[in-house]
Amino acid sequence: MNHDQDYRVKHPEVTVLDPPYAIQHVYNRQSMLENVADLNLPECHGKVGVPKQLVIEDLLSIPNEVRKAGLKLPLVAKPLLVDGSAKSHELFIAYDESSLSKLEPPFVVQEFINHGGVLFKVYIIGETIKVVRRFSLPDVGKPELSKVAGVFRFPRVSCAAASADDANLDPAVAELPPKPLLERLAKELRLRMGLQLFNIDIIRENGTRDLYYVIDINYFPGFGKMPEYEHVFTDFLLSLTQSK
Ligand SMILES: Nc1ncnc2c1ncn2[C@@H]1O[C@H](COP(=O)(O)OP(=O)(O)OP(=O)(O)O)[C@@H](O)[C@H]1O
Ligand SMILES: [Mg+2]
Repeated sequence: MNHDQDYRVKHPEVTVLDPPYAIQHVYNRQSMLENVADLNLPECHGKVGVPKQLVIEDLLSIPNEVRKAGLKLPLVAKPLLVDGSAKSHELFIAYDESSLSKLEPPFVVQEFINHGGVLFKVYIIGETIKVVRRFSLPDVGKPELSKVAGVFRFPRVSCAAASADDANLDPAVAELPPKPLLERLAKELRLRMGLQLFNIDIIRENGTRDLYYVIDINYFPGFGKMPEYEHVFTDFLLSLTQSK
């Protein structure tokens, strides 16, 4: 019996919403995306995947491992572990493989996916989902790629990112992912991860209509930015007391 089960047996009067071992799973950027990678959803209004990625545990394996894994430039590097600190949310963009050796392992390297500078944040509270648009990193063009070298640091991108809901955007970039696709994805992830309160950052590859990538999953995010969260959250809590 693990800790969680042990606790539940000893305290049957307590509702454990999301078990700690399941939450732990999203504090690691490798295991966080594994559930998405394993999903294999039937194509329903689009395809959902994760960027090709690799964990770097020691600098010796760079740049060979990166080349061997066939990752296309530019690359995004993020600290492997997310612990809420500002440092664990630093992000780096590398324009060549060897610059990655300037970073501090362990980190994950993934392909940078051009997505028109707009990201979709999907908030999940039990069975309810809401999606909002946020500004994100701009696309990296081919000419830039051939001219620029090195690695660039971006401290906590998401804090600087404004809401893109009222912005004047290219409709092809702004269009929200189809509801059925998000509902399907959210439901599968909820069941697989065993969590009820989280959000997903999802991007659509620019120039495609229906190629989606999940790049980040956060446990208990700032729900203040979720539209109508007050109602959704109270309804969710009430439904728990009823089901008990
Ligand atoms: N593979 C990628 N391709 C393109 N852009 C990316 C990619 N990964 C991350 N980004 C950009 O970097 C931002 C931060 O990445 P990510 O959400 O993974 O980091 P984080 O530190 O966990 O952020 P958060 O503050 O949301 O927890 C994203 O919102 C997006 O703008
Ligand atoms: Mg994020």
